[in-house]
Amino acid sequence: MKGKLILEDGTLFEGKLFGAMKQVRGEVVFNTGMTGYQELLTDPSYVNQMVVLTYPLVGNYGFNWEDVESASPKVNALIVKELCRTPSHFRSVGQLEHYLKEHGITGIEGIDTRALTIHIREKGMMRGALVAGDEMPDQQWLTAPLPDPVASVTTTQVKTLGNPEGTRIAVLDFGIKGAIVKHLINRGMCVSLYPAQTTAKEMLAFQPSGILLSNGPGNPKDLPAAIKTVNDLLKMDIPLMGICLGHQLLNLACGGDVYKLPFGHRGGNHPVKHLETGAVTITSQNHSYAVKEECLPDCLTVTHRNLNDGTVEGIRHRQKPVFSVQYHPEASPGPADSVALFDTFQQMVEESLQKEEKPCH
Ligand SMILES: NC(=O)CC[C@H](N)C(=O)O
Repeated sequence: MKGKLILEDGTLFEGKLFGAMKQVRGEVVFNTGMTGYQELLTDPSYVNQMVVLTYPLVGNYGFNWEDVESASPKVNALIVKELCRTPSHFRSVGQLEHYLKEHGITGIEGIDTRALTIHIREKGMMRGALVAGDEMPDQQWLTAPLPDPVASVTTTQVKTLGNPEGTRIAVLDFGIKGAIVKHLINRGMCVSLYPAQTTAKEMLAFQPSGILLSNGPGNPKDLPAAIKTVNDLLKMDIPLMGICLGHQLLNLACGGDVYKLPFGHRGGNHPVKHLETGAVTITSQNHSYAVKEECLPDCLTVTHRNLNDGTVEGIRHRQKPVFSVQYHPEASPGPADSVALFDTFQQMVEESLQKEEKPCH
């Protein structure tokens, strides 16, 4: 069915709808990864967003049940140049189009994704809508506030996974990617996921040895309860790691500020420099917001920087075993150059446990 993408500024791209074929709206963002569409579609950080893939052929390796970051696609829509309907891969169980349709997700193909990406790069991220045939979206509907994104992806109840005898890690879950949980569990940890609204007191009842602040969708400033929880948790000197939204929340909880980037970072090839060692890693990224360096609180220091635009990619606390990164050490999709950050976290947790056991030294 003929359809079009209409941007908030009136720009129009014609194509063909696929999937659920319903009118949808969202923030239009682009991702430059060459593979990994399943991980992107199911990454809860994409709630409320319509994702443009700059790689021109999408769907060529079909769909499988292993490469997903959550149980269902979370994007509001998928925008591609060419959709492949003849997938070929030994793990494929079906077509991408059918998977999206089953889950009520609309897509559009035949879009000049290069022109669209250049437009977003020049004008900044903006709202868009997919409509069928000659329909036109209502401008008010297009720009009206989108639903609270974290509420739809945070766990609704406390969930404990992994080794029950393992080191206890309490995760403040804003829509955690499955790969992050896997990295913790593979290190023998006992992982408890807490709803985004949980207080520090409730989390501390679990007697965690470490805390992880997860990735998640939306603006971190819209989560005042979580900022308060992180602030309270920091008083306990428990080792803490933050990833993406978790990184932004750590910075806000310490009194810092964040701002919205013009078109965000989404892809699998963002070079990041570790300032303390000079090492450069190629990272997987997916974010709109970034830490405002000029407002960095005194208790924090910048550890990582993006070599494309100089933005802050990592921070650590000057006195406490607390650090966070803006990028995705779990990759999924993308290069695994930074997985060792999970080992750093594990080491911090173990060292702090040893200190507890020998209070006199
Ligand atoms: N992947 C994430 O955690 C994204 C964080 C936040 N929603 C942003 O867009 O910046």
